[in-house]
Amino acid sequence: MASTDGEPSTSQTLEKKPVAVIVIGMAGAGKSTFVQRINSYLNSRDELRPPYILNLDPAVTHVPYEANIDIRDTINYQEVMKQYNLGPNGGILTALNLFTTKFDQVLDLVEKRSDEVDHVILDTPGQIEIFTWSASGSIITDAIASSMPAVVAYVIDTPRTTAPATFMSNMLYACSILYKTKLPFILVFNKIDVQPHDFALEWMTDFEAFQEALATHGGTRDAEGEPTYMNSLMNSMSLVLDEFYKNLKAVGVSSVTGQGLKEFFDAVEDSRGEYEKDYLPELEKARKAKEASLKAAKEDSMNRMLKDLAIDRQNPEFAARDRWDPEEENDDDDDDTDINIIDRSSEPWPGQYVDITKVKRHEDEQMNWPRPG
Ligand SMILES: Nc1nc2c(ncn2[C@@H]2O[C@H](COP(=O)(O)OP(=O)(O)OP(=O)(O)O)[C@@H](O)[C@H]2O)c(=O)[nH]1
Repeated sequence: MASTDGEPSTSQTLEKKPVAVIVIGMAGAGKSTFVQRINSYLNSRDELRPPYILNLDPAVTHVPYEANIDIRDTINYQEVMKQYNLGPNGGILTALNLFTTKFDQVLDLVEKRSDEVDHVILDTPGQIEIFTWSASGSIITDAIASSMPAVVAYVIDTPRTTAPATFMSNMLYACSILYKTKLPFILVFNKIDVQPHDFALEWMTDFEAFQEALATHGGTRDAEGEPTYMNSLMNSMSLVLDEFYKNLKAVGVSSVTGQGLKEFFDAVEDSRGEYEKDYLPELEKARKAKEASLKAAKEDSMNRMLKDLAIDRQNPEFAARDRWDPEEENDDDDDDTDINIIDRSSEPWPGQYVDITKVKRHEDEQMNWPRPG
């Protein structure tokens, strides 16, 4: 909820849980600069409280803010690359995986500070897909979102999104993240000091304006003057995305000048309501369904055990014969011809589980390590 001037008031927020803002965006979109700007904005106002910041990018050499928890304090990304013989992307992914195994401790630390902060900010790795399409990214997102209200801030490099095709690709990516996380979503058009984001807002609300931009952009017609395949595709996609835009909030910011930060925090507060109205009931439903299926499985095995006991009681002679005889066991070693037990340790891949947290460098030269996606 926001006060009359649009900023979250302390009295209203004190009894509330903090909101987690998961900052996602393409490399160079300005995520770290944006987090730094959020930090200085929240620190510079008396009525607001400083955020709690998590840096999840193990490969970043310098972050322009003081993170409360920094993945680099736990995992040495260069060392991970060497130990597992990985390239940069594999190294980042493996470092994130290793960090995720400790994420319960991170959550404990965040929860301990939940009375003192109103915002928990997560800065994610530069290579967007490492966070959005990895198991650890999903685990971290789900863990955060099930312990406090959460919102995704998708940072867009506005000056690089002025071409209709680039804009559409960016929106499709945002769409895929929205449908994957199902969390409230804010499109943050960054760098508006260089390029205002009015064109984007217009394209999002006026389908015809986007079509027009497509038509005037070069390469949209073939030699016979017919619309190219890409042009037709983008036309159809923009119709589909119309529905998607309705579920989004869009704000323009400049992480350099601080412009638009108030609007961003208004959108964050709106998202808290959205989280409570839409996401939380779904989470509860999923939790209840899981509990119900566990309970059903337990009841089923209990019923089967009781049934077996009842049969034994009806026929004590059979029950006595049915007892396990260790000597008999030894004799029958070669008789189980009907059952094919698969020894997975003899098939190296796929399906073999390797606990990468326990394996040291070059301990087993024969080992053919799985390369992350
Ligand atoms: N003019 C302008 N430049 C910006 C703004 N935000 C970020 N930048 C610049 O954009 C570049 C990339 O910013 P970063 O914050 O490093 O971007 P990032 O998304 O964290 O980059 P990765 O670490 O590769 O993911 C830097 O040179 C920033 O100074 C902005 O609002 N306006």
